[in-house]
Amino acid sequence: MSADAHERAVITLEGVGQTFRSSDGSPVIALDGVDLALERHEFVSLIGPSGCGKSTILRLISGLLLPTSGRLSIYGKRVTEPRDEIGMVFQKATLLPWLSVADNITFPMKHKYGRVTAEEKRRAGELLEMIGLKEFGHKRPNELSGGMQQRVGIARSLLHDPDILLMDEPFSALDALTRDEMSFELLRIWSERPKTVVFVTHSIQEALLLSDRIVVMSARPGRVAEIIDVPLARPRTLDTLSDPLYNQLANDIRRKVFSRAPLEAGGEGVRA
Ligand SMILES: Nc1ncnc2c1ncn2[C@@H]1O[C@H](COP(=O)(O)OP(=O)(O)OP(=O)(O)O)[C@@H](O)[C@H]1O
Repeated sequence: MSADAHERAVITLEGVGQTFRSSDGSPVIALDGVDLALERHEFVSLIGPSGCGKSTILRLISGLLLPTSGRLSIYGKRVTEPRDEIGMVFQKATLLPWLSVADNITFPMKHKYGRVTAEEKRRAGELLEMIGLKEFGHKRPNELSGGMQQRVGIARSLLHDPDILLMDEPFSALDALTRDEMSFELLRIWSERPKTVVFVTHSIQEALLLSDRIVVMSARPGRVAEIIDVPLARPRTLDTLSDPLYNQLANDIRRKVFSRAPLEAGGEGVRA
């Protein structure tokens, strides 16, 4: 990234390292010297072998974890504590079964401030409509399919229209068809409400379909091995999936990932 682009960056990691202590007290170097700069409203995927520190990067950006070395800044300001204005979506929506779908969307506000404002309720209704679940606001989570629940999780993360959205394998628990559908849904939401998205996935295809850039990480200690620009035109549609360029890029990335992380060295966990 040029010096210019570095200045425009929303999220900047400079020489970021993260060392944990394992239960026997030995150090676990999860990340080592990670440099990364993400521009405003860019969609970036992190891909790499299991345990290379992808989730750790998300936790660092959210401020839930502070780096043991290096510097992480958002809008030029060093991150020193958890940030409210970041949306997070996980592999499982973890909805509260006793609350209605609408109340699940507003729950973080209820939990934090003890009340939900009329404006937040209105926003929740709007989000339900946006994710195609307008009629489901009064239902309980167990009345929804896995894909629908995951949509609710996304809506919950968008309640305060965060400028940054961190997504940790949000579709990995879904079947292949629902997964594709959710990817298109996410692209639609992202185009309607642009945000800087950092998306962790094990799927090269998913990363290609969604991203502007793909960050390929190396096996532990996690480092940025390569950053790949995705030259596929937007909007991305079903046609993108049959575009020869899409398949060629998938093959190129697969080769890169597996040449860096052959299976015996921890390359498991990255899927075509
Ligand atoms: N709290 C912790 N204490 C000790 N080690 C940890 C802790 N959190 C993460 N680690 C270790 O740091 C490394 C990176 O973990 P992380 O979850 O970020 O990897 P990942 O790339 O997201 O993995 P996966 O693709 O399997 O989800 C792993 O070796 C993990 O065991």
